[in-house]
Amino acid sequence: MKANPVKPHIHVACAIIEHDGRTLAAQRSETMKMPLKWEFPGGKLESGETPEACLVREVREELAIGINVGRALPVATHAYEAFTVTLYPFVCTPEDGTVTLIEHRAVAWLKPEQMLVLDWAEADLPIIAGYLATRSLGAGEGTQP
Ligand SMILES: Nc1nc2c([nH]c(=O)n2[C@H]2C[C@H](O)[C@@H](COP(=O)(O)OP(=O)(O)OP(=O)(O)O)O2)c(=O)[nH]1
Repeated sequence: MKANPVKPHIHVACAIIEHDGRTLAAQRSETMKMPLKWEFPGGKLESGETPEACLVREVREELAIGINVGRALPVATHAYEAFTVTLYPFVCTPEDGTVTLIEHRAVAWLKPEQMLVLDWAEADLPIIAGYLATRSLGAGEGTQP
C-alpha cells in the first residue's frame, strides 16, 4: 500500500482592496477549487517573488487592474482537508484599469458591516476579523467619526 502523500502547504498573497470606504471581495467560479466561496484576489507566490510583487501580478491577471500595495496585516495559516494555506494579506488601493472578471464569478464592494455576511473561504475568516478590528481602531479609510 502507498504511504499517504504529505499534505501540500501553499503560500498565497491576497489583496484587501479598499476604495471609497468599501472593500473588494471576489467570488470563486463554479469550476475553481472551493467553488463559489468568496476570497480576496491574489494567488500563490512564485519562487523568489515577494508577496507584494505577487499581488500586483495576480490582481492584474485576475481582475485587469493595477493596485498600490499598502500595509501588511498579520499572516494566517489554515489547514484545509486537502492542503494547508498560509495567507499574506495586504491592504491595497486601485491604481488603474476597470475591474473585469477574468477568473472569478463576481466581485462585490462591501461596507465593513457587510463583509461577514458572505460565504468566505475558511482561511479568510481570521484575516477578515483582524482587518475589521484595525479598521474600527481608525487605521482604515472607513466611515468612523
Ligand atoms: N487568492 C486567494 N486564495 C485563497 C484565499 N483564501 C484561500 O483559502 N485561498 C486558497 C484558494 C486556492 O486554493 C489558493 C490560491 O491558489 P491560486 O489562486 O493560485 O490558484 P487556484 O485557486 O487556481 O488553485 P490551483 O488549482 O492553482 O491550485 O488559496 C484568498 O483570500 N485569496
